[in-house]
Amino acid sequence: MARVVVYGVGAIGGVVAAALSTSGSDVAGIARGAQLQAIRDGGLRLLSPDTDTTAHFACVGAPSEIDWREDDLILLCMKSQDTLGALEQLRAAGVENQHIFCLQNGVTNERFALRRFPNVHGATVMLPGTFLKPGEVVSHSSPRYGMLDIGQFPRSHNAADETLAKAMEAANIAVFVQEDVMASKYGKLLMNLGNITQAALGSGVGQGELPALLRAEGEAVLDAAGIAWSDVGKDDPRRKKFMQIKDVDGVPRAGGSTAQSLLRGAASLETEYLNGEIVLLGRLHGVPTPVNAAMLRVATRLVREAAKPGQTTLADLMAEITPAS
Ligand SMILES: NC(=O)C1=CN([C@@H]2O[C@H](COP(=O)(O)OP(=O)(O)OC[C@H]3O[C@@H](n4cnc5c(N)ncnc54)[C@H](OP(=O)(O)O)[C@@H]3O)[C@@H](O)[C@H]2O)C=CC1
Ligand SMILES: CC(C)(CO)C(=O)C(=O)O
Repeated sequence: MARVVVYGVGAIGGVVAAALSTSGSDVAGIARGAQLQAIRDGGLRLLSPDTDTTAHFACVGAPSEIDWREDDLILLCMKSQDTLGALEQLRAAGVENQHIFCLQNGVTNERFALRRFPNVHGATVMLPGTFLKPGEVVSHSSPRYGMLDIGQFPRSHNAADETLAKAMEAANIAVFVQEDVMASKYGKLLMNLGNITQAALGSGVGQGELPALLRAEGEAVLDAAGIAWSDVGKDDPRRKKFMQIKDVDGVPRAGGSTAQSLLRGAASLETEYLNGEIVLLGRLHGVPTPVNAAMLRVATRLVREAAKPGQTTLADLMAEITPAS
């Protein structure tokens, strides 16, 4: 069985690494900071509505510390703004033909990777992961930890997808190998346009007409660009079977991945690759995107002011929207 190298052991990478490791896969993690230290000291605790387990797997601080094998499967699990740096480190460490899977939101990571490596796969991540405390990750999903659509980039699928799917299935993560994984990832992108508004306003706070405005711009640019997308949202029947959101004792869901970045005081947000993708496509195809452009400015401000979720009001967000995009 191929080794799985999880690059970026945060919410998603952490749940995946711990689940794979406890189900018997050979796993190596690449982490940094307090998370690396905590995993080395005591393993990684994985909590879910149904489980509480601690996984012990090899974890290093950089790709150069790994003795690479030809059949390693590499999972990119960092935020999109960290992908380029990570790819450079992989290249410097001698990675060449290994299969690289982008378990990331947004649609840019695959292109970044394919510029440098020949075997790239997309993965749509439907997994409510939380990472707020070094040494501990949480999935609020039951009965599976989450679901993935995977496939080769730009399309098709091959034996590497099947190998990863088998390992993930054994690790209680549902996997669907797709012919056109990017259609699923564009559908997920439309959902992620609300990451920044939730991060600003706080989880569970009313967002008025903002979600509909953001999504309408998103759908309009995808339409103008001729990009196909499939709906992986709340009505996706797979969610009911595999991914019901439930409570985890003592760990409230802290909001989505962008909100968690703010809570952890991160120096950057992924917004440029989410709402920013829509703004870019709008500019390329002549579709105004003033609402998504406004949320990009909001993201910059939240980082500059080290704001926490809930410190911004809906009126603040609406005031940011100007007719020009
Ligand atoms: N969390 C969720 O529920 C979901 C997230 N996603 C997507 O999954 C992807 C990962 O998100 P998420 O897991 O939340 O992100 P996190 O920020 O929780 O985890 C990413 C981890 O990667 C680390 N990292 C980044 N660059 C490097 C590097 N060069 N070397 C070592 N470690 C590195 C980060 O360290 P540091 O903290 O120091 O930056 C962090 O620990 C994103 O694209 C996100 O949008 C998709 C669906 C749901
Ligand atoms: C859809 C959502 C918000 C689910 O967690 C997500 O993809 C994220 O957190 O980035």
